[in-house]
Amino acid sequence: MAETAADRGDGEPVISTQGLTKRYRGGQLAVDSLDLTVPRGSVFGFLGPNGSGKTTTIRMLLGLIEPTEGGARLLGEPMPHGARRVLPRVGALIEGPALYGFLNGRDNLLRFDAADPTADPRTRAARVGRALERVGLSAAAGKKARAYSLGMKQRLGLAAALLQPRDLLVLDEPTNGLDPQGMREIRTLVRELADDGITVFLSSHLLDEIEQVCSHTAVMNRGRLVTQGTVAEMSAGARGRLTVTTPDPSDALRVLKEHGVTDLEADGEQLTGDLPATDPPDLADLNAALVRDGVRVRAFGMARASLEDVFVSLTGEGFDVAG
Ligand SMILES: Nc1ncnc2c1ncn2[C@@H]1O[C@H](COP(=O)(O)OP(=O)(O)OP(=O)(O)O)[C@@H](O)[C@H]1O
Repeated sequence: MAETAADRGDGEPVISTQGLTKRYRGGQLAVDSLDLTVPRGSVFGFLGPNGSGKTTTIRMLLGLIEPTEGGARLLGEPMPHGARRVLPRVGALIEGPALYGFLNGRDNLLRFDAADPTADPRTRAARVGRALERVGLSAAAGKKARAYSLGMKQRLGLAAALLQPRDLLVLDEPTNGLDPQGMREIRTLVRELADDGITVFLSSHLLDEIEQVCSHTAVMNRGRLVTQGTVAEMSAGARGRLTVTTPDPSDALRVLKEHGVTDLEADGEQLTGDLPATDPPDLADLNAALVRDGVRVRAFGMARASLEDVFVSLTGEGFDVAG
């Protein structure tokens, strides 16, 4: 894979926050002393269960609400004071696009473009055409927006965010409510935009989405940052679990326990457990011990650690998306 600016850690971060805090009027501490660093060129996944403070953070980043304490810089400018200078370089999609259902896709974009005082009307049609092309909606541009699938509506919203050249895209839960096909389309699009050199900051409560799409991630829980870094480092940092599939789970449990495997869990024919951190048994010996004791083994190996494992090991809590 080609080395990106994010890998090299070039230049000033695209987003940085210092002690960013938001306490709502009712007293709810939604974001608590957040220090976030989003490197240029990254696809940065802002991950957390519902209610963990992601939307509140995004609102502060974009200058839509004021922090109670601390600060944020966007593309090197302090927010909200630098909003007028910096926001033209930022495309954002928050809580779904505001579309007119009775207008077709192209006319919706023409309206968005006309609402931008810096957009030259003479080049409007070309700009809209390029944006439709970018999100794969050229063929559906003449269809009324109300006839679009949710995924198409979301892509039209992205096209609106991409009418002007952007350095940063901020997407709040961009695949929320989409069917698997719609999710795939948005994820592919996000990767393509990153390949074009746009830094993408997206929030999600879906662990596998972050693992599939993002180079970097920050994990939130109850308003606090749990961890941040590259997705690869994070998964490598957490140890995987031993996984054994067998029609003899109770015998297997006994043998694994005798060999120091801890936190054993049985789900039908599948057992999982942690190898001891110090002096772990050789996997080949462990497998041989199972077979020696008459355990029939269908599958045996280490499952790669997921971001969920990282979250659970750092917080001691399950990743409960229902919040
Ligand atoms: N305007 C508000 N006034 C008071 N409390 C709020 C307000 N907005 C959010 N909260 C509370 O702040 C906390 C964080 O909410 P936030 O919406 O930022 O989380 P989130 O991670 O984006 O979750 P979700 O994905 O469900 O939107 C929640 O407990 C929420 O109830």
